[in-house]
Amino acid sequence: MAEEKMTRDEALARQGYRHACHVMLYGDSSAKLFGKIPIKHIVLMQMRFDGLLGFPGGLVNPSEETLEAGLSRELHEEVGVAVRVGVDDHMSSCVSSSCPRLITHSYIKKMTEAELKEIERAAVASATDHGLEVLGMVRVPLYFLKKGGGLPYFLSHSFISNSRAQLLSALRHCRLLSQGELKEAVRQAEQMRRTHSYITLAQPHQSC
Ligand SMILES: O=c1[nH]cnc2c1ncn2[C@H]1C[C@H](O)[C@@H](COP(=O)(O)OP(=O)(O)O)O1
Repeated sequence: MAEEKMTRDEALARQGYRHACHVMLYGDSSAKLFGKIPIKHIVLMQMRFDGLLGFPGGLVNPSEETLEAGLSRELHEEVGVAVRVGVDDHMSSCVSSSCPRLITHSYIKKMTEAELKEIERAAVASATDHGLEVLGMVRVPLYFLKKGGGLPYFLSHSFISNSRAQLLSALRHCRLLSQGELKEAVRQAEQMRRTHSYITLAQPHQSC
């Protein structure tokens, strides 16, 4: 189902909607998998308490705080260090097609490899949500291995709300992969999902 996109201001003017803000933290990497396959970029997502993949962030009440202040607060609880997200980091807002009366706001923030590694350490060592609402940070494999390994396998997992679409559009927006690579990864992932009869993204999730 197509999602209804809008600007940040249009989203804030909507009455009767909840607002969820999530951020893709990412950066360049010089590491090589098995010493030969370039990782190129680190992109962080997380395994949530419900077993679904999603981005760090959460619900924000705009009558109490700005979207970005709320997102920064949620981030601190989930990754254990202060990461300031601003209006300039906003990428898109849309009505979620899988969670009723929810507007999801997507942010992207580029960081250094050292900062991202520190976040991964702090998420385990000092984040209050670790082992509770968040089971762990995960890196998105952006490469392709034989028989669907890498990004296609990753995309065939189950994602909360529209986080899979947010991931794909952020990867496109930041030019971390080409349009052709993204199309091919999605094609292979859909083939795997059909084969394994995974749950469909169109079904509302209980956690909405
Ligand atoms: O990564 C995400 N992208 C888009 N929507 C998301 C994402 N993660 C969750 N959601 C939706 C579905 C959830 O019910 C709401 C609230 O998110 P959550 O992170 O669970 O927020 P709280 O910790 O409950 O504040 O947003």
